[in-house]
Amino acid sequence: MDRAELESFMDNLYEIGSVKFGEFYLSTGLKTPVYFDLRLIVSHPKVLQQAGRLIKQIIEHNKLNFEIICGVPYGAFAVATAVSIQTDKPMVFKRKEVKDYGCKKMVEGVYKAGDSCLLIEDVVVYGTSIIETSEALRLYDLNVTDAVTLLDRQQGGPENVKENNVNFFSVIKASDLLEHLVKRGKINQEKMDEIMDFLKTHSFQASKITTGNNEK
Ligand SMILES: O=c1ccn([C@@H]2O[C@H](COP(=O)(O)O)[C@@H](O)[C@H]2O)c(=O)[nH]1
Repeated sequence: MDRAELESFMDNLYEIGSVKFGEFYLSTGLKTPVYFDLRLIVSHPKVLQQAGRLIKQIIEHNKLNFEIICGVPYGAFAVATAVSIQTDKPMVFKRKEVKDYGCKKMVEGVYKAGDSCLLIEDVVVYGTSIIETSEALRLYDLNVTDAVTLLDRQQGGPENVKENNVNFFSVIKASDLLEHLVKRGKINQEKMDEIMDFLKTHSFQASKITTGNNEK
């Protein structure tokens, strides 16, 4: 990966306020001293383009083969769109629930049974959202083999995702970003150690994450 682009991306994440220290709660109820709010990228087109370029580099470096792209709903839709534009590959999007009016579709966009689909995520904790989305897309006959996330919090996500038959790739890990912030003098080493210790202590690896996502 282009090191200069990667470092500039990490600088930008800090500058736009995507790295938050304090007390936050995850969807699981876990209280965390750090929150990576990569949704803010949507308000910064240059950073969004950069995210698209970095994911394209992961795709090319790992020779990932896919026909369509799908963002994990809903936070990763903008990043998935940036990747679609960068790679000139079509995109679909998956709803969280089907509407009872209009076309009543769960997966919007054009695809055919057997198409291989690359999943895009913004931040991964345990990988549950990637697993849920891949299971749902498989019910619609899409072949989900790979997922790329911008940031891996190193709490067991990669292992959980791989257990569910999806190869996992990340642009950066939490440790890359925190290390970069120490280098830039934005946080001190103790802060980084304290957060990495928290993430390690609160990691979770399941042989199989159960989502209950087995019906169309
Ligand atoms: O720092 C964080 C932590 C979580 N998120 C959001 O949570 C899910 C990922 O959690 P999984 O356990 O991997 O499903 C994803 O939607 C993230 O957007 C976050 O943004 N920042």
